[in-house]
Amino acid sequence: ILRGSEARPHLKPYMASLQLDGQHVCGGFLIAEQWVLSAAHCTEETDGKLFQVLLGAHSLTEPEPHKRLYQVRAQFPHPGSNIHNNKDDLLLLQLEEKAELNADVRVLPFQREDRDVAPDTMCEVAGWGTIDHSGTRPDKLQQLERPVISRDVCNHRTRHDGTITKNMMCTDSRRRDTCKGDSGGPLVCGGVAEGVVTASSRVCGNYKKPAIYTRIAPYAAWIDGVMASADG
Ligand SMILES: O=C(O)c1[nH]c2ccc(F)cc2c1NC(=O)[C@H]1C[C@@H]1c1ccccc1
Repeated sequence: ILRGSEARPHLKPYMASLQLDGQHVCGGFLIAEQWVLSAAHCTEETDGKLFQVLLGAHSLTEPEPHKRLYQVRAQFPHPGSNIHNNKDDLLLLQLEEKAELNADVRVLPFQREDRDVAPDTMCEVAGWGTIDHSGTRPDKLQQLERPVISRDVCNHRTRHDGTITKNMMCTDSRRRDTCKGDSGGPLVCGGVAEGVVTASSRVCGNYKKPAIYTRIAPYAAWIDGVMASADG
């Protein structure tokens, strides 16, 4: 998160850190007791290794009462996701066991009605992604409020030039923005997850390249289907 602020500890109890060998790679969030939603691109350089999921954390390194690292039983990238574009950039992770829910670990509901969030709506995003242009990584969760911009503006020739589909949405990226390592985290508008930060190697903090999110509502049936099939 570029030019955000430290989140109030544990006030975003749905936030997850997807880790490999103890290192934060991407964000994610708890959508059910045994399920975390993130971005498919985050698995690109993991050569098949499964993530571990840190829940209940504010600091990535300090001991905290409800902080716990969960093993992942299975990972389900959306079948339409690929390395060449941002399409269907979603990843479902089934935890090895149900997360223990408490004040610091909570499920975040996601939007099921497939209707665009109105432009200028203020939404919030959080993550342990880079906080400056030299790639400094924060220890504590950062947060930021950003306004939604219309798909037409986001698709302008000088912005993302027609690549933003009806399954994506954008927020203003002037100075304050999501950045590397924030991918997979939720865009929360009115207490509901409307989008997932796409894991593209987009430049951060440049108003000409707005932040891109995968809208969740169009994928509600896919999410329900995977959870139902894997839970048995
Ligand atoms: O965040 C992303 O957009 C993104 N997209 C990816 C694709 C492949 C992939 F193997 C990783 C990523 C990845 N994350 C990162 O590179 C994470 C490692 C970097 C990071 C930044 C700040 C704080 C901690 C760690």
